[in-house]
Amino acid sequence: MSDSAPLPFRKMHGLGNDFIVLDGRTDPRALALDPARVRALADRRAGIGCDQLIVIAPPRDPAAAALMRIFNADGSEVAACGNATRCVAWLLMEQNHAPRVTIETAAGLLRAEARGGERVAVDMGPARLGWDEIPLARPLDTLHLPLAAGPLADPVAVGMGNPHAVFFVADAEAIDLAALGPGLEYDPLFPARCNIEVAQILPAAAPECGRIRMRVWERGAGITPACGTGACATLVAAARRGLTPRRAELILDGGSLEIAWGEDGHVLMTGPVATSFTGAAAPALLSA
Ligand SMILES: N[C@H](CCC[C@H](N)C(=O)O)C(=O)O
Repeated sequence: MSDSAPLPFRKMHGLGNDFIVLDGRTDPRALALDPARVRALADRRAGIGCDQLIVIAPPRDPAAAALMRIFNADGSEVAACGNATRCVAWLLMEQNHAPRVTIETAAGLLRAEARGGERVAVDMGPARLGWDEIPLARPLDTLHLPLAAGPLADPVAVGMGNPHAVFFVADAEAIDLAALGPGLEYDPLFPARCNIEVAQILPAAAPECGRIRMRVWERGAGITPACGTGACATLVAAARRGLTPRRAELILDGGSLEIAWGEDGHVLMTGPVATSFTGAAAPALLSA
């Protein structure tokens, strides 16, 4: 692919959490994006616009169909993105005419299965509960962090390959995430910054399945309509606190995800995927 050719992309989303998906297996330019170029492509005015930019690359692990690299809109590369994992899994299963696929990420191998009707289930791997796995800046009880901001206090820290702090509140809609998110994301307690969730326990749908309303301030992206790893972290936090069973419907701004925390410690996430459009980025965007 010549450097002067437009860069093909697919725009996808999971419950409105949107992604530019590039395929580095067909266009090596996608394998060489630096933070400035990611920011230029992610820019919703001068670029294409997205919460995260996803690059599909040849796998390093022979057990995987592809390697998925994840970049936040601020250009930071991170190890996990639940909504994008469903989208990339759907794409690979379509391309391979297969009902399941394994995707390699910096957080490990993730196994996905088609659930019909453009829904995908992903084993997001084990919830990380140790302070150093989140990571936190010092040894702490991850079930009760000594952290507060405005009406928020006493979060639970959970790692899903990326860091999450989950605050339980009486009314999730009443929390001013735009005001509180940045300070919490950059709190010194989080050496790698943190994704911030506010969660409200709702009346359960059934004794074995809870319902949680969750909103999110994402590390490197701000408020997004949904966060798959955040939904996983929130369910684990609620179950650890005894607020819900180990399975729940997570109700996000953009819609619902089904999350279950298995006895093996792995978290299973099931939800929709969608393609908005395909296009080609002007070469100028690659030389931002
Ligand atoms: N902002 C996250 C990455 C994207 C996570 C989210 N979009 C998801 O669906 O899990 C982080 O910096 O760890």
